[in-house]
Amino acid sequence: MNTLANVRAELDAIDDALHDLLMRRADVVAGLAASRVKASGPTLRPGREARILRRLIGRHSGPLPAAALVRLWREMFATSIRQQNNFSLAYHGVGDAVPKLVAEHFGMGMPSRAFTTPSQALAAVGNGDAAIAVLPFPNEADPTELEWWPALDAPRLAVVARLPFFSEGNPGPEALIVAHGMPDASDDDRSLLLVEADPELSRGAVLQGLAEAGITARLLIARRLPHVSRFLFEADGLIEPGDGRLAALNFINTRPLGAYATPIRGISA
Ligand SMILES: O=C(O)C(=O)C[C@]1(C(=O)O)C=C[C@@H](O)C=C1
Repeated sequence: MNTLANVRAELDAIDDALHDLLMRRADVVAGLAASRVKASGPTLRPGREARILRRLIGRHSGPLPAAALVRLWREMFATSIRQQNNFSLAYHGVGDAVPKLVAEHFGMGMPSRAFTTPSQALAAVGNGDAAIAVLPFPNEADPTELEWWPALDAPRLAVVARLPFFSEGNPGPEALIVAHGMPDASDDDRSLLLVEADPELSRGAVLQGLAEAGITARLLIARRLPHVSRFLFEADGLIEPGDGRLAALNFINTRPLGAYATPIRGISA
């Protein structure tokens, strides 16, 4: 009979099974940390996390909302990152959008420190005080002193992830994670490219130059500086520093700034 006691007994059995699996997962992560197989690379692997979440969302069904599935796995990723070393993050943001994204992405327990400027947060990563910096997604309306992306020198400091990775509707304010080294490919990635070009060159001509080199890109920001036009593009695919396609370009300066797994948007499950 389907009494409350029976249903609760079934839930208890499921909780025990889930708990066993969570403990087993943590054991595997502990083995990963101890075996030093990741000794040479960063702890945070957003490309791997994206592959896991895309795979799980692809097989998902039933009444559990996809957003809840992602939240549960986010908590597990954050926990296994903290299991592997003394991970901490620096962030900058005006208002509460960035701290909210940090809490959603890394859970409540991640050591994090707020900085009043993006360059201070980047300096914390540069000098090893923090593993990553979380900074607002570049916006055309940003004042020059808060424009942080031209200072990136990938792969030393590179964009590695875009937050939120998953959103059902309009994601609202977004953020980028900056870390040491380019991210792992996730099979569906986008890159950020900084282009400085002769101010005589139109945006269309710059886009055409990129297209002729085999780079499909969308313009995010255009800035007119005294002697150059500076553009920020989002390009399809993973473009690393040294990518052969960049050699074909003859702008004043073209620099990949990092990449991120293409976020999941507008799913309803
Ligand atoms: O695969 C790894 O490199 C891990 O550290 C494991 C793991 C996970 O818990 O699945 C944790 C953190 C990384 O960002 C990606 C994945």
